[in-house]
Amino acid sequence: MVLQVVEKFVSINGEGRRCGQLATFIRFAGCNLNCGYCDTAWANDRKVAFDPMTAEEVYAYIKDTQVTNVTLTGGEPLLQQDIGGLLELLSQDPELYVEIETNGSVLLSRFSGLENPPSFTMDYKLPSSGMERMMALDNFDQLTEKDTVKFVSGSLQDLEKARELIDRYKLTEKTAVFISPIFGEIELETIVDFMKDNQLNGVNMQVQLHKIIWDPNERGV
Ligand SMILES: C[S@@+](CC[C@H](N)C(=O)[O-])C[C@H]1O[C@@H](n2cnc3c(N)ncnc32)[C@H](O)[C@@H]1O
Ligand SMILES: Nc1nc2[nH]cc(C(=O)O)c2c(=O)[nH]1
Ligand code: SF4
Ligand SMILES: [Mg+2]
Repeated sequence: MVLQVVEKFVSINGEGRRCGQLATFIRFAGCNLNCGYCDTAWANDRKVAFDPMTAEEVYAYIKDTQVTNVTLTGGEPLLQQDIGGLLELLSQDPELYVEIETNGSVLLSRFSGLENPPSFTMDYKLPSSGMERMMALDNFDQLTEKDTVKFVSGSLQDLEKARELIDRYKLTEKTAVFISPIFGEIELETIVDFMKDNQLNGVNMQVQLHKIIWDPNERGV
């Protein structure tokens, strides 16, 4: 079984729990959603060129970088046929810290059998994405303190929905919670003001660091 890899590189992680730390990125082809703001829509093109790699080859590349944080992303990584095999292999290496970015539509319970699961970053797609109807709400019950839920927001309506879900599912009590702007779409101050007005304790606001360091459209960074 192969994995469809569209790019692989080392950079600093620009998002999430290990923001600012070196990480090896593996980006996979294809996605089942079509978010209006997607910054990697090119990876979802049916005709995108990819490297067919086995789980063993991906693991060998990761070890070769000598970087211990790993971020699996895409596209939607959990739709790759052999993603289970890759997660299994990576989980056997105690030196690695593995994060996987997922779009909220794939049932995380499928991966609950893993002995040493990765850290899941589940992105809940808010109204601005146009994809909210695809969200699997059961996923909120699967998240643990190792994981993250992320709300990428572009409007007050998005922020209001994020707040409602944080409250209803008591998200800050079970997992890390991040709110990030759709890049360039919303005043950063608006997010902070919203957090203050709604006493969003325990929530992290985060701006994609790599889009500040490099051109926001640059690939491989
Ligand atoms: C490209 S997605 C790939 C992983 C998975 N498909 C997902 O949506 O989580 C990686 C992350 O980038 C975020 N993202 C995509 N476009 C963005 C944009 N224009 N501004 C801010 N974040 C964005 C997504 O919301 C997601 O959290
Ligand atoms: N530097 C950098 N950090 C990232 N963190 C998550 C990314 C992603 O595209 O999922 C990403 C990315 O594309 N680049
Ligand atoms: S789910 Fe992720 S990769 Fe797919 S369209 Fe949305 S942001 Fe892009
Ligand atoms: Mg990205």
